[in-house]
Amino acid sequence: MSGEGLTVRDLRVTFDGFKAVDGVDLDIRPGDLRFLIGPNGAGKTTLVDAVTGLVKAAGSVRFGDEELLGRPVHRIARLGIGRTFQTATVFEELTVLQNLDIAAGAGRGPLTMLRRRKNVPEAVTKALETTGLTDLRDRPAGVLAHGQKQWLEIGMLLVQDVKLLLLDEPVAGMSHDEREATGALLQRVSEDHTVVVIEHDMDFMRSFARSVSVLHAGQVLSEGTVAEVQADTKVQEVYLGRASEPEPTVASLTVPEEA
Ligand SMILES: Nc1ncnc2c1ncn2[C@@H]1O[C@H](COP(=O)(O)OP(=O)(O)OP(=O)(O)O)[C@@H](O)[C@H]1O
Repeated sequence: MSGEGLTVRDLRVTFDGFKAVDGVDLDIRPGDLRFLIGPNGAGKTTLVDAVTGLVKAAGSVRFGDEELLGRPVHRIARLGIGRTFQTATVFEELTVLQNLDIAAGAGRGPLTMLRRRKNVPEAVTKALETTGLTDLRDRPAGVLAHGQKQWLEIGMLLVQDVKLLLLDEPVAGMSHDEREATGALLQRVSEDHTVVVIEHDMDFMRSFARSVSVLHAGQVLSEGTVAEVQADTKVQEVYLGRASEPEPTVASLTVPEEA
């Protein structure tokens, strides 16, 4: 895929003297499906907050030719950078279609958007198809299953024509089937978008990551393919604290309990 990649150089975020992100470099090429993993407190969410303008940071974050650091949140969003949070933020009283419509905006007034629509914009139809929510378009978002709400939120980014999606633990709390469906969705989305996923679920990461960055104590500990980071003794030490023992199997790489 052509388009903009994300280039992070010497990114630093400090909270009262504590270095939450401490000199991170990342090169995420267009069309990547990059997983950011690492133990609790590694700095993953803070890194995404810095990219999206939610926290002050030093260093450089470039999206294509544009420097993001120092820009307000809405200007960064306008460049085509969208994110989700750990808890889905959809309008529960409104239907799936209305949620997508509002996200798409398209200069319509609130009353027009709340009325049942005859002509659904192409971007909304496409987002319904991509997310598998076409049959649920007239249901209130509040009755959707947990996984479906996350997919709706991804759909709401797609209709805004984002180029880079930053997703914070998109499969947290999902069933096995929902996780599989989400992985397939992310693979579809990454065919023409760049996708960065913060994740704790190692099985999910192994199944769907195209590339992985492991963060630890605010720094990049390891980077590469799933196989490369799993074979990295530094990663094994951080996750298991016993790199000197017999090599752990791929399946035994698990993350510490959530705080
Ligand atoms: N607003 C803040 N003020 C002070 N410290 C913060 C703030 N936000 C995050 N931190 C600290 O920065 C460190 C990194 O936090 P962050 O949430 O980025 O980690 P994470 O890798 O996303 O962890 P998790 O996987 O648990 O979500 C933690 O020690 C956290 O307590």
